[in-house]
Order: sequence, then C-alpha cells, then structure tokens
Amino acid sequence: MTVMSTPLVATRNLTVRYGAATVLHDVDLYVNAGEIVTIVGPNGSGKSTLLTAILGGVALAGGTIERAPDLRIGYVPQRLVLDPTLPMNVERFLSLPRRVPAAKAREALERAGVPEIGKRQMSALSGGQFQRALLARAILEEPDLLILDEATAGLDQPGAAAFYRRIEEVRSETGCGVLMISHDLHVVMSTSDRVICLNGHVCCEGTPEVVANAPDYRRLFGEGTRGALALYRHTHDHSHTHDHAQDAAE
Ligand SMILES: Nc1ncnc2c1ncn2[C@@H]1O[C@H](COP(=O)(O)OP(=O)(O)OP(=O)(O)O)[C@@H](O)[C@H]1O
Repeated sequence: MTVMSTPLVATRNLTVRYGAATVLHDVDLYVNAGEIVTIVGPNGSGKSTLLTAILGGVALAGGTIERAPDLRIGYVPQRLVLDPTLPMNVERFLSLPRRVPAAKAREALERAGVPEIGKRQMSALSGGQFQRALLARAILEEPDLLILDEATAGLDQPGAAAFYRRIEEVRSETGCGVLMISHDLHVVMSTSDRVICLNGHVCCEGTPEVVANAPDYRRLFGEGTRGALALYRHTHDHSHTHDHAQDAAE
C-alpha cells in the first residue's frame, strides 16, 4: 500500500560545486516516511555530497532542500575512527555527547540487533558489531529519517545482508524513512523500495526492477551479476556526462 504523504525530505534542482567543479547538478530526490531509498553510483559520483547536503553540511550552488517540520535525522557514517587506546565501552559511546538512560541505550542496541554488546569495548568489536553500534546511536534519537553512508563498507556479504535486514526491520518497527548509499548491489535490489542511480545527476530511478533494466544503469554497472564488479572500473561515457565525474573516477 502506498500512502501519498508530504516527503520527509525533498531536493529540487540541487546543485553543489566545489570550486570550479560541479559535483551535483539539478538533483531531484525525495524520501517518504516508511520507504527505503538507496543511492547507487560510481566512485566520485556525488553520493556522499548529496547526503551531506541533505544533512545541511554543504552550501548549495543552486536548488532547494525541503525538510518536514521538526524532522529528526539519524545518521550512520561510513566509518568512524576512534582512538583504540581510549577505553570506551558501547554504552558510554551511546551516551556521547549526551547522556542517555540505560534502558534507552539497551533498547537501541536491541533494535540494532546487538543487545549483548553494551559492556564491550568499542575497540574490541567486530566490523559488523561496530556498525551496529553506530546504527544504535543513530536510532537513539528516534529519527524520522535514517541516513546511512555506505554503512556496510568493510563487512562481508552475509554481514552486509544481515545489516540491511536489520535496517528493514527498524523501518517496519518505527515507520522511519531510510536514505542510504550502497555498493552492495544485490542487497540494494532486494531491500530498497526505490533506487536512485547517481552520476553527478540522477541517471535513472525507480523500483529496483526498473532501475536494473534501465540502459543508463546497465551502462554504469554492466549486465547481470557481474555488474557489481564493474562498479569500480566504470568510465562514464554517455552524452550528458560532466567532466568532474570522469575525473573523479580516474
Ligand atoms: N570537500 C570537498 N572539497 C572538494 N572536492 C570534494 C569535496 N568532497 C568531495 N569532493 C569531490 O566531489 C566529488 C564527489 O565526491 P563524493 O564523495 O560525493 O562522491 P561519492 O559518490 O560519495 O564517492 P565514493 O563512492 O568514492 O564514496 C569527487 O570528485 C570528490 O573528489
């Protein structure tokens, strides 16, 4: 069932420049409550910049970003480097920068699928557990919109699949919207309601099935299951290419 509602966030004609380089141009994107939208695209195609813009961290050269009133955003970064010599257990990490009640921290860890790690040292967590701790921290604030920047980078395939299953469950349990970047194309296709294929601009978008069959997507990611491998070798060559994307891919 699709309920039409005001989007949690919507960009219109979003354009971002770093110096002379136009990194994003004329990007229209929206995320509704309860839907999982995934951004795919080659390295340097502006995916992180788009998330940063939505988070309010970059000046716009053009376009607008509309956020729902009082929108609460939870953000899971691609990675976070903590000083390994700093003693810090997971519960304490969740209480930074603001102390949270123990029951709330426990609930967030349960939601993130790692109820048992509260007393563990952050430095002793596996890659998957560490990302779950970041997820727990993001959902502590009960976000309306969860934003994840390649949150499964460094996880193996089963670890990434389990992580995304958890994201789907969080979405079902809380009704939040999810906007994420992913390179795990198989998982993207099974988890997402909509996929946006970005290369400085929106190349194509739609349901996973529609995007997987779109010529622009196939040019970017190749045919069939080997597409995931093509991701890092891609050189973008269709007509509306902008040089920055080509530059960044090299
Ligand atoms: N702070 C910055 N200053 C100048 N250029 C930047 C800055 N951040 C990113 N860029 C450039 O903008 C382009 C897009 O970068 P961005 O990180 O958004 O791409 P991405 O699609 O997330 O890439 P990846 O898949 O490699 O993470 C790249 O060419 C990058 O070098």
